[in-house]
Amino acid sequence: MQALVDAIRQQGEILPGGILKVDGLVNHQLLPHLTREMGETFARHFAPLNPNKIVNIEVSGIAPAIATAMVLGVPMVYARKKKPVTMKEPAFTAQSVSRTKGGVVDLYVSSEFLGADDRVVVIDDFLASGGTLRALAGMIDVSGAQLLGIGCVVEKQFESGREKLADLNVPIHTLANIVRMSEAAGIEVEAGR
Ligand SMILES: O=P(O)(O)OC[C@H]1O[C@H](OP(=O)(O)OP(=O)(O)O)[C@H](O)[C@@H]1O
Ligand SMILES: O=c1[nH]c(=O)c2nc[nH]c2[nH]1
Repeated sequence: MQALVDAIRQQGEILPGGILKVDGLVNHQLLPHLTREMGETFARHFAPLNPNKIVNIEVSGIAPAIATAMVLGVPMVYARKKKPVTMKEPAFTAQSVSRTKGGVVDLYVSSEFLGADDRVVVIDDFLASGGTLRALAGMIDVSGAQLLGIGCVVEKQFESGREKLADLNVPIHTLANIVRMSEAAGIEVEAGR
């Protein structure tokens, strides 16, 4: 997605620990025209798989996921990181590590909104080590739903998440790919894959 690649070139910043800051377009401020194009692009890519649900993880994955769900006309369910009293049991749960806040995070999805009838596409903001998506894929598996594909806005190729998730045997589609980044060489970003 060329507009996203251009925006990352303009706004992306390298932070310690191999973190790419794109708060101006993905993780804090959202730009409607970019978010809409993300949803349209994911929807075009995954529509042939005929999903009936989009699943993601709060918080930064919600915007591209709802943009995709709106184009496809299907519900979007997001894994919550703190279990509210409203959540009906049983809930599927897993743990992941937050890359931007540190520490282990619990993920919860109620069986009220995910189950054996569901054909799921997961949409998230970042594919880095793949740990978070691995945790979510495990919950989807336990629920009996079928995982059809994964879409992520930004892939950090140098963290090899795509290779680590290969055993899931589902297509992974990303919109921008960070090939490498360093203080010396800057951010090398290309179209997603
Ligand atoms: O592939 P991984 O190494 O697991 O990294 C990707 C995950 O890291 C971020 O979550 P984080 O909790 O940092 O942020 P968020 O609250 O902004 O979604 C991002 O939203 C992905 O879910
Ligand atoms: O804002 C972010 N920048 C990153 O580099 C990253 N990696 C995983 N999750 C991330 N979130």
